[in-house]
Order: sequence, then structure tokens, then C-alpha cells
Amino acid sequence: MSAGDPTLPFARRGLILILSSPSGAGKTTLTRLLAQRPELNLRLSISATTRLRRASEVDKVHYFFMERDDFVAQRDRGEFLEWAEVHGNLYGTPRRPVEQSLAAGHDMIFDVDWQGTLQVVEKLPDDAVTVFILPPSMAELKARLERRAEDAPAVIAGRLAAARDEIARWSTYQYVLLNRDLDETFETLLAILRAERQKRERQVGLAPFVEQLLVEQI
Ligand SMILES: Nc1ncnc2c1ncn2[C@@H]1O[C@H](COP(=O)(O)OP(=O)(O)OP(=O)(O)O)[C@@H](O)[C@H]1O
Ligand SMILES: Nc1nc2c(ncn2[C@@H]2O[C@H](COP(=O)(O)O)[C@@H](O)[C@H]2O)c(=O)[nH]1
Repeated sequence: MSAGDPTLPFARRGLILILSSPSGAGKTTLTRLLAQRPELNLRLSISATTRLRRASEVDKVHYFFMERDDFVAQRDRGEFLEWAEVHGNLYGTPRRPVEQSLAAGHDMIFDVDWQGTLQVVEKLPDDAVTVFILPPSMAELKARLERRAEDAPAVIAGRLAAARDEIARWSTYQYVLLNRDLDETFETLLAILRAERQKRERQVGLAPFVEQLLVEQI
């Protein structure tokens, strides 16, 4: 059984596709597009956060919305694979679903900031595939946050003020995508996922399959 293609006759270890960007560059949109493709067989990691829920968001679907005390208690019990303070709120990736998904050979998508990415790469260096999404310009980044119209003007201003520091982290990522045309960026992301799935080291069942292939009588 394989994570990406259940029809393949050999096993593959699951990977974690990590998307990071400054706020508004498009990673949530791309993440959701990936999750909407059942044939990709991807599991979306649902983060916990202390941020207020946006009007378009559903608790336990887009985030586990939590009080700060509860978040800190869970964090101190070691229940997050990674966590960070971002834009004044706490965010964390619940550990258990990740361990279960990887053990079952499923691929996951993470939408986490650069601090979380560093922690995941340190803990799971062989499984993490890191992608940084750049906006075409700072003006377009601002326009996207304003068009999204989900955050108060002061929140948008704070996120724009943080954007330069976040963009400065681009060079620590394996892949960097310039998100101009959404369809093009999505196609590139799909190409990265497909190529990463083919990495020899991930295809743990490949050696016995090849051995069998070599002794097969024609
Ligand atoms: N290539 C694109 N061209 C135009 N608009 C886009 C593009 N990609 C995303 N958007 C729009 O930009 C807005 C911000 O996108 P999105 O919410 O995905 O950003 P984000 O990086 O996840 O931000 P945050 O970190 O705040 O969650 C959305 O309204 C989305 O529809
Ligand atoms: N380190 C983590 N960062 C996370 C996680 N979930 C989301 N994020 C990042 O927070 C900001 C803001 O997100 P928003 O939904 O409030 O706009 C963004 O950079 C996300 O990538 C997480 O679990 N860990």
C-alpha cells in the first residue's frame, strides 16, 4: 500500500508538506485546494490556536479554537509537535494525529509559520518538505489582506508590519514559490508533491519490489 497511490504494490513513508508565508500570501487558499483533491489522499493538520475565530471559520474544522490557559496546559503536557506565538496569538500542531497519519503512511499538509517549520524540521527531518510562498509585491499582499476582509484594520496593519521579518526567512525553505497566478502556483505545488513522493528514500517497499521484478520469469 502506498500513501499517494493506493494501487501501487509497495509501501511509502508519509511526508509532511509544510507551507509558510507572510499573512495574506495565499497559503491557506493553496492548502484548501490541495485538501479538496481526494485523489491526492492528503491529511490536513488542524492546528490549535488562541486567536479569535473569523466569521468564515468553523471550530474543529479550520482550527481548534482555545482559551490561552488551555493551550498552555496542553503545550506543557507535550501535546503539540510544535508551537509558536504568531501575531500575538499562540498556535500549535496537535502531535497525536500527525504520529497516527505518518505511521499509517499518509501524507500531511501543515500551514505553520517559520518558527513551527524549524521545530518540525528538527524533529522529523526526513519527513518534512518545506515550501515558502512569496507575494508578488508588498502592495499586492496588502490588497489581498484587505480583499479577504476577515481581519480588523489594526490586525491587518500588524500582519503587514510583521511581513518583512517573515519574508526574510525564505532562504531556509527547500522550495520558494511566487504566488502570482493561483492556478499556476497550485500546479507547481502539485508538481513538488508528486516529485517528493517519488523520492527513493520514501519508497520503503521499493527494494523488495525490485528484487521480485528482477527474478520474474518473462
Ligand atoms: N494568486 C492569488 N491571486 C489573487 N488573490 C489570491 C491569490 N492567492 C490567494 N489570494 C487571496 O488572497 C487572500 C489571502 O489568502 P490566504 O487567506 O490564503 O492567505 P494566507 O497566506 O493563508 O494568510 P494568513 O497567514 O493570514 O492565514 C484570500 O482572499 C485569497 O483568496
Ligand atoms: N507555528 C505554527 N504556526 C501556525 C499554526 N497554525 C497557523 N500558523 C501560522 O499562524 C499565522 C497566522 O495564521 P492565521 O490563520 O491566524 O491567519 C500564519 O503564519 C500561519 O501559518 C501552527 O499550528 N503552528
